[in-house]
Amino acid sequence: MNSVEIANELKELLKGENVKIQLSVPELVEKATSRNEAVLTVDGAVVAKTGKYTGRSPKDKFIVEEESTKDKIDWGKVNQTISAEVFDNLYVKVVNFLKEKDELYVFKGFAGADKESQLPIQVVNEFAWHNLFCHQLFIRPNEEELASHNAEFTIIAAPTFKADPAVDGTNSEAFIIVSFEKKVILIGGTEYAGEMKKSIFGIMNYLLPEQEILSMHCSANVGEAGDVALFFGLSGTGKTTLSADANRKLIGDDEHGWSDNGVFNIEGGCYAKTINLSAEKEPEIYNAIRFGSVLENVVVDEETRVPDYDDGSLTENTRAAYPIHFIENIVTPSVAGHPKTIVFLTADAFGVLPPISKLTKEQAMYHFLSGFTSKLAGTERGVTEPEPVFSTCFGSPFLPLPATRYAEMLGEKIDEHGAQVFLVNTGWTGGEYGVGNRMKLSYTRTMVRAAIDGKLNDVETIQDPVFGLHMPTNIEGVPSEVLNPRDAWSDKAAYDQKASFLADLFKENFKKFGNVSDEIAKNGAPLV
Ligand SMILES: Nc1ncnc2c1ncn2[C@@H]1O[C@H](COP(=O)(O)OP(=O)(O)OP(=O)(O)O)[C@@H](O)[C@H]1O
Ligand SMILES: O=C([O-])CC(=O)C(=O)O
Ligand SMILES: [Mn+2]
Repeated sequence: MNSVEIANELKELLKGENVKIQLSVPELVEKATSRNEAVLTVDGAVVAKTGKYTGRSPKDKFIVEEESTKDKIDWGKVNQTISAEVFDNLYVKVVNFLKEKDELYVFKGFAGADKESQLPIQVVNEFAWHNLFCHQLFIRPNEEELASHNAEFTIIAAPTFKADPAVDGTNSEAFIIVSFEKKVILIGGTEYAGEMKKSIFGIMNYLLPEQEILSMHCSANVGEAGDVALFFGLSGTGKTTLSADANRKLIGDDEHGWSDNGVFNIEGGCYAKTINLSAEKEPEIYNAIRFGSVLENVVVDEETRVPDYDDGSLTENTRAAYPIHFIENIVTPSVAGHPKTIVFLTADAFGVLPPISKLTKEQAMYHFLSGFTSKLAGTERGVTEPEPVFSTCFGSPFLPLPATRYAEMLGEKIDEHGAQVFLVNTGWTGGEYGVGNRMKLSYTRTMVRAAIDGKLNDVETIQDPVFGLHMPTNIEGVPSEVLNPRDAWSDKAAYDQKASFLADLFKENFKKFGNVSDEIAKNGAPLV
């Protein structure tokens, strides 16, 4: 099928009497609950269970091999290829499947808060609660924008359609397939809502660099003085948590672009982890969970409908989705100037990286390309305890282009705007996972605030002998034995051994970037 035929099929589908376009939040809440897709919590949020798939499913993600994009995409385990034939067959099946549903829900909106590069998108949902999720997570149009809306990309999400890998050519019953030429993202077999938001991020990671705009897996906020901070990090490292700060305006919690105008949010909402959420530690997020918010796999008391955020029995990856204006302190629209401070977040389950260190230019590039963290349980299928991972640019699952493309752009922008980069370990301290503890959130917040406020610009640092990282010796409000990870371990020999083990992992991993500049490879790498 060619693009016109694909578009015509979609037009036919959207003409159906079963199609409900741009329902309001209350309408979608009513639909979701009356159709038994979800229940209400005592706070008025809806909570849905997603069954078998409670996290993203990277092995089921594909990009259609097409003439216009095939030489640009970094094919491999992340960007798995699939043929146009497989896509077309599944597309027809899914469209026919959806035609038979008594109701379908369509959301029209945008990706990208900067009008110059904004992408009009639409989502066709089988589930009302999925449509509510998209309504809250993507950028909502005003009346005028809606009237002239012309979607350039369409997500079709049919969670109860199960593929048969033997017949359909997928990896499993679930599939997330992008066709850049047909401008369709086809999702089936999984109910996890995060796939929808992250597949739009995936295409923006292709489309923005084509316009010389850097796309980033990071959160962002801005102070009263206009000082912008970015927080890069893989899933669960603290982007959402640390960017929600009563003293600073939130720009966004997960996906941003950086153009010559400054930074902008790609989304219109946030997607917070809720495991062990408390009003004391994370008040902004806790208070954002109310009527209009969507909870996934959070256990609620059957009668009282009080959520139990400590209950991880359905998954550790429990989530809350809410529109950005549910956070009190935000910038509207979600755009700001050029970053002054950039934080790389890592949740090191070995407990050997310093809780905060200042990076040289080469170290910044080295750590950006390395993208080290420990994957925490839940966000991806099959991960049940922390697992070291190198995810280039802190977001490799979402990057269709070679990592060096994004890294070069970041390097240029850091130079041009003179941003200072810090590496922050939000993971373990005093021993590895199982022995030590997760870094106290209040300490991390204090360290990050000190960095953003410029208090670490001229502070005394010592260089750690293994990774070569420059660690401040003193930060007000943080015990100094916490600042040097070796001091926090009672067994120094065990620390030394783990640190050199991790340094070796870094060096081994970096070999894959054979062609990056000697300077980065030499001056950014661990010392031993
Ligand atoms: N020291 C710490 N710093 C940051 N977060 C911490 C810390 N200790 C515990 N946490 C917890 O770690 C989790 C961080 O999750 P968060 O939602 O911020 O991840 P994220 O980086 O936004 O991930 P994703 O890209 O998957 O949305 C939260 O549940 C937070 O409470
Ligand atoms: O995509 C998800 O499911 C959640 C998320 O933000 C990430 O994993 O980076
Ligand atoms: Mn994310």
